[in-house]
This record gives sequence, structure tokens and C-alpha cells, in this order.
Amino acid sequence: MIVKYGGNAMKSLDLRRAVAAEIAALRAEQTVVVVHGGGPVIERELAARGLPSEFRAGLRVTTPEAMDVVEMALCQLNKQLSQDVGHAVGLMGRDSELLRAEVFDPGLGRVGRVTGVNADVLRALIGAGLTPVVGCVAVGPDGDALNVNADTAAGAVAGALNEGIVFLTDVDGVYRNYPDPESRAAHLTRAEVEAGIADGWIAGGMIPKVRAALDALDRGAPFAVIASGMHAGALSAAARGEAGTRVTP
Ligand SMILES: Nc1ncnc2c1ncn2[C@@H]1O[C@H](COP(=O)(O)OP(=O)(O)O)[C@@H](O)[C@H]1O
Ligand SMILES: CC(=O)N[C@@H](CCC(=O)OP(=O)(O)O)C(=O)O
Repeated sequence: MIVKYGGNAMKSLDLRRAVAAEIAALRAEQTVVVVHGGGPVIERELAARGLPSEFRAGLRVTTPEAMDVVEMALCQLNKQLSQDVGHAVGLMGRDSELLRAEVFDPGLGRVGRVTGVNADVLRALIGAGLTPVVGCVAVGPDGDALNVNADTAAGAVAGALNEGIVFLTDVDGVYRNYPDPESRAAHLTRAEVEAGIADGWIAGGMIPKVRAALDALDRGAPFAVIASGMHAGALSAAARGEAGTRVTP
């Protein structure tokens, strides 16, 4: 299974370690590949350098200067997470061309769209009993780094490995009436997702997440669930289909 671990569910060291412990526990039952973001860490490092943060439809406008900061911040986080999870190897998309990408939209700067995943590297690590922990910086056609939204990267990895995916975040799933948790949708079809984006009740960072879920299903993932990483036991409940929002074709 692929676990996408985002910045909102790692805002404190305690939370980060709690999620890592859940990932480690899940590994007793099944093979796990972790794909991570780190939005809040990136924000902090950009702010420390006086660089602005601007998002369009959930994607960070990434100047070459910001790209350096994104890569630096995510590389450090990658090593911390891989240590937290244990028996793991931390990799970025540049390692063995694990994540290849092209420029998504020149207006967003160095933001990437994934064009290829080196699944053999992941399979080799898994075969050696190691958990891959993948940071969402890809290599572009020019050999330079591209900033890929971590949900998008995780969806592409799930598709390439034909494995199911759980997107961990700070809400219990997709709410029909955000921020009311009572309005969580247990299931959403592609048509409902598209309508939700068009009508505006799926917004901001939830847009790349639902799109990545659909993309993962299109590429061959057997299931895609968006769930909270904020409560103990949430990951295994989501993996069993007992929590979160399951996106279906
Ligand atoms: N319909 C919705 N249901 C739940 N969350 C939503 C919805 N629309 C927008 N959101 C926002 O999406 C956020 C999750 O996306 P994001 O902040 O990118 O998370 P992460 O950093 O965990 O990837 C939620 O915290 C919430 O603010
Ligand atoms: C292009 C783009 O938006 N890249 C994201 C990559 C990190 C990420 O996605 O982190 P979360 O999973 O914590 O949101 C960014 O720069 O914030």
C-alpha cells in the first residue's frame, strides 16, 4: 500500500512520530511505500528567507529560488521521516530517476507533472525488506528539479505499483459541507468529485488530493482513500475501508 503523508499531519514532532509508528505497525501486515510532502516546513523555510508563498488551485508557484528552498527542506524532512519509520530508505525523485516530470504550466514556474516512475527501484528496496520513503521533488527533462505536489506524486507511485493508496491529512475525509466533519462523504465518484470542484465545496489543498486519487485509480491502483492522520489507529482503519472518503471511478 502507498501512504501519502502530508505536512498538515506532521505539524508537531509528536504527531510526526505517532504517524511514523502507525506506518511501522501497518508494515507488519503489508508492504508500505511512503510518499511525503511537507508544506508547513517549506512555508517556514521560505518565510525565513523572506520569500513569498502563493498557491493556485492547491499548487505552489515555484520560482527557481523557491525551488532550491523546497528541495532543501524536503530532503531534510525525508531523512527525518525515514529515520522515524525505521528499516527505511529515504529517496527523492532525482534518485535513479525515481520520479520523472515535465513542467506542468509555465505560469507556475518549476512545478512538475509526473511523466514516469522508476518502479523497479521501489520493488528492489521492498524486495530487500526496506520501506521506501519518497520525497516529492522530481527530475525534469533538463535534469533540474521540479516541485511536484505530494498528492500527485503519491498517486503516480500507487498507479505505477498497482497498489492501493491512503492519503493522510488533517481532516477525516472529504466533507460535503467543509468544515463540518458530520458531512464527510464515505464514497465519492469521479462525477461527484468533478461537481464538487466546479461547485467549490472541494477547494484548496483538497483539489490535488481528489485529482490524485482519481489519477491513481486511472493508472491501476485498486483503491484510493483520503483520511485523517491525526488520530491513533486512523491509518489502519482507513486501510480496512472503515474511515475516510473512498474515491471510486
Ligand atoms: N470539502 C473539503 N473537505 C475537507 N477538506 C477540505 C475541503 N475543501 C478544502 N479542504 C481543505 O483541504 C485541506 C487538506 O489539504 P492540504 O492542506 O493540502 O493537506 P495536506 O498538507 O495534508 O496534504 C483541509 O485541511 C481543508 O482545509
Ligand atoms: C507544487 C506544490 O504545490 N508542491 C508542494 C510540495 C509539498 C507538498 O505537497 O506538501 P503537502 O503534502 O504537505 O501539502 C509544495 O510546494 O508545497
